[in-house]
Amino acid sequence: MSKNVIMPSLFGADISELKKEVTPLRGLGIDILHVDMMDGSFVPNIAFGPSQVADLKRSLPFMFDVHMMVENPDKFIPDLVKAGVEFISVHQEATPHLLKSIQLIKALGAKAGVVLNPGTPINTLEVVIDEVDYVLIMTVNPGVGGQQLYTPIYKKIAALKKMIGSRSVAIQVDGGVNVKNSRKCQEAGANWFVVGSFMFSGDPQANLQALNHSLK
Ligand SMILES: O=C(CO)[C@@H](O)[C@H](O)COP(=O)(O)O
Repeated sequence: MSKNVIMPSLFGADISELKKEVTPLRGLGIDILHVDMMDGSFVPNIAFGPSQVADLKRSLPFMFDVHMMVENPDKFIPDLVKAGVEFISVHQEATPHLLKSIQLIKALGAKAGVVLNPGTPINTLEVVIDEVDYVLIMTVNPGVGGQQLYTPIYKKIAALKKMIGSRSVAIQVDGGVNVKNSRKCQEAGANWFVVGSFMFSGDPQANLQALNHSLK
């Protein structure tokens, strides 16, 4: 899983223009869209419940990566898989039975990720690292788009890379990722890049091109 993958985050797009903003990216190497589920409790915002995800999945020709910023995510996981979602990540901080949730995602046939908030140390992953397909390192506090990436996070990404070693586990970053810091994230060890406000401010196609150039 060493290939660079850029995933536009729908939370950063203009929902009323979604199809128009997002569909052209399909021809430019974007295969996966990042979709945020927010419950207004674990995070301060509310976004994209399972039925909206299902509607979006029907109308947008991409794979979906759903980032579940919700407490007790298990009750929504079967609906997401039924909607055709290919990648699902749950927060270590919001998931009381983390191993069980990972096993549920995988048993239903999706790829499983664990998400860590910026303030959560990576040693909480030691027990489950052999079970996951990817780890999402939040580079901002979750729930709000348009924030600045927290630069001390590079060290944490590098430490995770070391922990992963030769395992086939991707490192995803999300929050404030843009053309100025994507290379630093990559040098630290990230290979999946979620991009919200940078991608959708101005011309998404030009922004994508700039991001691709910034990565090795
Ligand atoms: O998970 C989140 C926010 O918590 C996101 O996926 C945002 O959509 C990222 O947006 P930017 O930080 O890139 O604006």
